[in-house]
Amino acid sequence: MTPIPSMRWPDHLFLIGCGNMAGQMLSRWLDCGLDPARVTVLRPSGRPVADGVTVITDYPSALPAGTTVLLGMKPYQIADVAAALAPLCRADTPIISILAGTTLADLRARFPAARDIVRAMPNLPVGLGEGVTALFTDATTGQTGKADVEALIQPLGLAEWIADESLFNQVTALSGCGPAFLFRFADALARAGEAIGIPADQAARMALATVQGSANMAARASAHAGDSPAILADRVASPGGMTRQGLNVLDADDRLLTLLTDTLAAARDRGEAMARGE
Ligand SMILES: NC(=O)c1ccc[n+]([C@@H]2O[C@H](COP(=O)([O-])OP(=O)(O)OC[C@H]3O[C@@H](n4cnc5c(N)ncnc54)[C@H](OP(=O)(O)O)[C@@H]3O)[C@@H](O)[C@H]2O)c1
Ligand code: PRO
Repeated sequence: MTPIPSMRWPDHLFLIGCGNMAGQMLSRWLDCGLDPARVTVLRPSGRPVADGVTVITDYPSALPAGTTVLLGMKPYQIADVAAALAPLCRADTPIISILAGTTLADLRARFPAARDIVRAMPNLPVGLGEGVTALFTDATTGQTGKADVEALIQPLGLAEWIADESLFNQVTALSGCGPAFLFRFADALARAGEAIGIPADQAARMALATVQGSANMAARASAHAGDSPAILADRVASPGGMTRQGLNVLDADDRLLTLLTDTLAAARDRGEAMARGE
């Protein structure tokens, strides 16, 4: 991977937790040229992360100057983490939280000294630089703080600032959880192929390649010609042909739309419950 020369990295990055999600973010940053010597990861297991990255299992007595903190552990661990971490944070310690269902007000209450606090909701393809990250902050965070976080998020893929935090659980449902819904769709497409007689391994290969090619095509069509996925679906469907018959099943009574709306609503509701501490 060629480093992106214009990248602006924090002087130091301190990750609290480095599992599935924060691990993908860090992997992409390292691929894009972040010096591993500038990174410290705190994880209870002490498992190595990447060559040159310092891994610790307990909090240091102080943070190096210019440290940006990324909260990447599970949301329910915030009380314990904040009790140990907040005394180390100063006004000029930016904090980025990827914790689902943890509000900015909650973060501000737990890290009262920090000025720049940003909620970020990435998704797993950030590891490829093809992710989506929703961002939210408030007026207390300075413009420079916002710009620094945006610069850090930029190599991960699409970054979208959300104006209204009350929509954060909705965007988390769409793009944060979205890869799981797409993976489920790809799996169901393969199993449906098997159900109508295609050998299982062949159906799995063909379903995955169909999802991959179609997603790439949809992205290009949108960027180059402004053609939406809905238009592309109609382009596959010859009048009176096979695809139309299949689409009629998905479209009947808005079946697929209703299913996905219910899916996103359930994920959103869980985020709201988590914010209430449930
Ligand atoms: N997974 C996703 O797609 C996704 C997407 C967006 C946001 N998120 C958010 O990302 C966060 C992490 O999710 P995940 O899926 O990456 O979970 P995960 O794979 O289980 O990773 C959790 C990490 O937290 C560490 N950890 C455990 N206890 C800790 C403690 N007491 N103090 C500090 N670190 C601790 C773990 O350490 P060890 O490595 O040593 O076990 C691990 O590195 C969650 O807040 C979630 O809401 C996840
Ligand atoms: N994974 C996290 C969860 O399931 C948040 C978005 C994706 O809670």
